[in-house]
Amino acid sequence: MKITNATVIVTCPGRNFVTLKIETDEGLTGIGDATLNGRELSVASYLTDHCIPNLIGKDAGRIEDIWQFFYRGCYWRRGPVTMSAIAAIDTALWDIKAKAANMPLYQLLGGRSRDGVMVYGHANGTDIDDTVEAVLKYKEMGYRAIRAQSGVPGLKSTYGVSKDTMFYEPADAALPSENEWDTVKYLNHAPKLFEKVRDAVGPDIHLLHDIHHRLTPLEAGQLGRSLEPFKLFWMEDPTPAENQEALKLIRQYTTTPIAIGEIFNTIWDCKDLIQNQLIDYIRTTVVHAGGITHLRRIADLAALYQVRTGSHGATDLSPVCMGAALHFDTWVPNFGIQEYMHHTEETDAVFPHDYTFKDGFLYAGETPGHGVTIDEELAAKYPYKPAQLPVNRLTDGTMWNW
Ligand SMILES: O=C(O)[C@@H](O)[C@@H](O)[C@H](O)[C@H](O)CO
Ligand SMILES: [Mg+2]
Repeated sequence: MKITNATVIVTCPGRNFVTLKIETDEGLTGIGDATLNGRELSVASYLTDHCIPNLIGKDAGRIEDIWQFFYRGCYWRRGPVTMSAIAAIDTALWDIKAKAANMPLYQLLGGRSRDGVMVYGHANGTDIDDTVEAVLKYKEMGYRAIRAQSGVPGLKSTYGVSKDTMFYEPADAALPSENEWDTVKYLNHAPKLFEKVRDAVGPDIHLLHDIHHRLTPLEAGQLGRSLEPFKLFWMEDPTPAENQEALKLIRQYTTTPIAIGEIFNTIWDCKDLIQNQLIDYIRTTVVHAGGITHLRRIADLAALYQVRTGSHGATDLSPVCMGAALHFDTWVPNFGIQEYMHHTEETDAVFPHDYTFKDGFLYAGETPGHGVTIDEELAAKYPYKPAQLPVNRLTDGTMWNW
């Protein structure tokens, strides 16, 4: 089965998405998500100008060989743009192969390891009471796992708090909006938030929290220890993970589980954290970590060290990524949890899909492939709209981690 054509579709149904569509001489097509929030056009160009000319004429069934061609062949290996482009190609080819085999993708990966995929939602609020109310709303919706993020008293903005409690889109302006940060205020506030949230939801709901790269290792150790009474499912991105040694310091101070990896894009980024058991969940995703082919390798390495998957699933990862991720999550033996932020109705209309949500679990469909398509006519009605992620400064103006 030869690849006869490949096109990049950029659409903006409320936010920008980049989708690669691959066509074959047997009439089968496949799609893959290539969205990199705030840098969408870089991946679109990488695919159009550097990958697609190399795809035409290749055997669509040679998924591994094509992955190796684009990984080794680009010379400048790794990085979010390269690996998101490779991910889109890989996902589209797995979609085609599953369609050719006339089976849902999870069957091709090795069959079900579970019926449903436990997901967590994003509850957020401007203050503690607001956030508790949002968490209870998610509990009523049937979620078993809920992430809680709230405004910090004294700070006019912070990560994870949106105007709309159901949807969260951080890329809110053509040029970066500025958030502000004060670690002392945050460290005083976070334990009070989780004391109230845990008290409100009871002991059986999994609670998660995203620190979003903002603490030093020692501060992260302090925070983890202060949250231990509230038994979090995980604290996420406690400190920038370029310095992976730093996690050893955090581990000395706290048993609060740690999740890292949504900004990682190859197994090389994850290796030391996994092998030294410095994390409990690896957050790598289909769209940013080289697709299904590479994510399987990361999950298999993690399984050796009892590290479980906890893939990123924010709204800036398209339903195409979510669909492929669900088939992966349905198969992967060391599954932990899947992030799931509802897309808007506008987005869902552009990306019809067969996955369903019920009582805190997502269920991959039985359609051959990953079960997601793109309505190209509708997609064309939403032209690209420049948008970038915010930046973050300490209250004295120092540039900080967003
Ligand atoms: O865990 C998460 O969902 C966050 O870290 C994301 O919302 C992240 O900020 C965005 O995906 C960035 O585009
Ligand atoms: Mg995160």
